[in-house]
Amino acid sequence: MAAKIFIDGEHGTTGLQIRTRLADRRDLELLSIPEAERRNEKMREDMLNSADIAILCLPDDASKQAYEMTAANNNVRLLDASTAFRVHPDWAYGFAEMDKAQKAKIQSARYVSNPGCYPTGAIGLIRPLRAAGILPDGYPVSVNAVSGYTGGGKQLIAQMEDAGHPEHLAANNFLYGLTLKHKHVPEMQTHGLLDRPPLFAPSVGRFAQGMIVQVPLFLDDLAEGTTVESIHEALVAHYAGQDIVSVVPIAESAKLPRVDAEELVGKDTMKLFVFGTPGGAHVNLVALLDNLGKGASGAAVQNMDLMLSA
Ligand SMILES: NC(=O)C1=CN([C@@H]2O[C@H](COP(=O)(O)OP(=O)(O)OC[C@H]3O[C@@H](n4cnc5c(N)ncnc54)[C@H](OP(=O)(O)O)[C@@H]3O)[C@@H](O)[C@H]2O)C=CC1
Ligand SMILES: CC(=O)N[C@@H](CCC(=O)OP(=O)(O)O)C(=O)O
Repeated sequence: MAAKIFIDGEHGTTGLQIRTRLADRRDLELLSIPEAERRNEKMREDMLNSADIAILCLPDDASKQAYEMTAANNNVRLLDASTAFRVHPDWAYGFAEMDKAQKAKIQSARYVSNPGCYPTGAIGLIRPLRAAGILPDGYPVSVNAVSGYTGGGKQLIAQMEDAGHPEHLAANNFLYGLTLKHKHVPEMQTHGLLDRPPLFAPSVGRFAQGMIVQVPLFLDDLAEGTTVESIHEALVAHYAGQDIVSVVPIAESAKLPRVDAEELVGKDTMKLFVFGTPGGAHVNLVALLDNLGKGASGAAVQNMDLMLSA
């Protein structure tokens, strides 16, 4: 029997991209409510409780409401794209490649939290180095990033694209999160296995989709003997045996004059780079992804498939 899937928030940015990815799936029955009724609580509650898996593509408060609406119904499993449950101990974190045990946790979980787009890049770079003992306790990690403007959902899309919007943004590239209290810092710390919160500096560019996340490190302050090459080897070993996260060969990245934030648009994969000069003092770790691919909707479909494969 086809699994019943309801996307709560299916008319938003993340929801629409999930729906597009599922449109041709004959193994699924997509439950839906008309766009005009998207905030009709009774209809949402009925649909949520009719689903085998409900994918929540909503603001945090509405996700928490959907959780309450389904709490008494053991037949429905939730996959939440919001920030609401990303460090909650009862929820599996939906980043299957982050360690060897994570895939099985997602497969068997009733509740799965889809990672944030920036944390997918940051954790993808940091966690393997913490696990390998390369990044020591107390290291002051910084994460710098640029995102396509769809990362801010319908509101930011309208502000960037509609010149008549009362809060139109004319800037082609801007920094934000200037108080350094971005909502993604807790999940970067928890799932990055960091003992200190990272300093996170995000920005947005005038392109719809795509993302670069950078973690620059001082080699002298890492575990003794760490080199650009040994960091690369640790990442290659960590990501062996799967095809979603790839580590660009060091000889290839050494020849690159630049990294294009839009290179992976439309793809659900992520590329990691290790930049630096052999014998130099620094290394710059870079993750490249589509904020709506591995950063949101692509990851959600991957997680849904894992949940269905249990
Ligand atoms: N965009 C991205 O790159 C990423 C987004 N996310 C997260 O995914 C979630 C969805 O984001 P995104 O798709 O970008 O946001 P959008 O604003 O584009 O879409 C959200 C959708 O949810 C609907 N909605 C809002 N409040 C309610 C409510 N109380 N009840 C029912 N429906 C409601 C909105 O309807 P209305 O039009 O009426 O407001 C809209 O259709 C958020 O938590 C976001 O932080 C996660 C990773 C990346
Ligand atoms: C460009 C932009 O505005 N990005 C969003 C994060 C996008 C995202 O990952 O949303 P979640 O936090 O729900 O995962 C922001 O910085 O708030």
